[in-house]
Amino acid sequence: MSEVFESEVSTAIQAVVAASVICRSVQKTIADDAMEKKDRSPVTVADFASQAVICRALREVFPNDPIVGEEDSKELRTAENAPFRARILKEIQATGVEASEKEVLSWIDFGNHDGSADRFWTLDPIDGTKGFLRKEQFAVSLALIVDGTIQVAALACPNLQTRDTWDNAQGVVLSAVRGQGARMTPLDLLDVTPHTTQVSAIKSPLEARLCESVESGHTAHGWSGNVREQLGTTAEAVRIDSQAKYAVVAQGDAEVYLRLPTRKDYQEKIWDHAGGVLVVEESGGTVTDIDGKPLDFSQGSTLKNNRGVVVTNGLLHDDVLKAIAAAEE
Ligand SMILES: Nc1ncnc2c1ncn2[C@@H]1O[C@H](COP(=O)(O)O)[C@@H](O)[C@H]1OP(=O)(O)O
Ligand SMILES: [Mg+2]
Ligand SMILES: [Mg+2]
Ligand SMILES: [Mg+2]
Repeated sequence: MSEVFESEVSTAIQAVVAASVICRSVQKTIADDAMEKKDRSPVTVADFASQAVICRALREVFPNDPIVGEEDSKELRTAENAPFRARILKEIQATGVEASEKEVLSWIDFGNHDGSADRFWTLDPIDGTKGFLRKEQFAVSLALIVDGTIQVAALACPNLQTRDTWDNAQGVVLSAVRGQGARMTPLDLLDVTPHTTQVSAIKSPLEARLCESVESGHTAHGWSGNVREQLGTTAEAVRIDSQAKYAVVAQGDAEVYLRLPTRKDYQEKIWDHAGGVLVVEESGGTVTDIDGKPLDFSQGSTLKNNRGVVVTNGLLHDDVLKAIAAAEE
């Protein structure tokens, strides 16, 4: 019998939706306005605000659950970043949440756990920050991991318009509990009856539709081109930022999402995958690394036992793994 996790999934959905409202409002007004992190990747006012409100919401309901979040407040606390801090506070207050700057910084740092606990949440407050800055796709991804297994996921894709989207509403939230299937609702109409998501039934490699990262630093585009050649599919891979790619596979608009390593030393972060992985698995799909091994979420904040990520509708998984091996550059 799978556990129910009713309160976990409803709290997670509400939290990612509340964060998405902030992210959307910032995305509309933001110029090319990001802080640079130590690894030179960008982080915006919205990444921090999103992490703050989600960690606060989780803490309220599950005070003992650690959170492994992408961001922390260290650089934010410097004198030169005072204007940035003030803007984060303003965005949070604009949604009706009463807060002080000190509280917001402490909420962000609820997300500082290293993932060594038996039960913890992992959070990417904005996945695909580069897409967010380009005013394209991004996601807010939250998952609960218990004894190394992802049990609950909530994945908001505020700019994703799916085949299935109600009245052309833009933005969806997908959620899943292990053993209970995956569901999708429009971000702005949470009261409607959710749709059950289901991966595509396509079996022929010739018909496979692929998606991959926009950024050539995040996935090997040349290698995936060779994979498509091996499979015999002529369609170009669709480039999408963030875990929105998992959402696209989960609801059957693509059969394959490839993340092929560009360098040997990069370890995938758990928050870049956990939410999306459960949503795809509960929609009937399969996720492994490029060697066909299951992703190992029991190793702290990274997937250090895995190389790359391969997401399919399940039916095409073996064909895709073979093509990746045959096409390795
Ligand atoms: N070399 C890399 N290989 C794979 N993923 C990467 C690499 N560098 C950064 N990332 C991560 O890819 C994610 C975005 O994925 P996508 O390109 O599919 O939108 C980001 O969370 C980013 O992490 P970070 O935010 O720490 O920079
Ligand atoms: Mg990310
Ligand atoms: Mg992020
Ligand atoms: Mg980032």
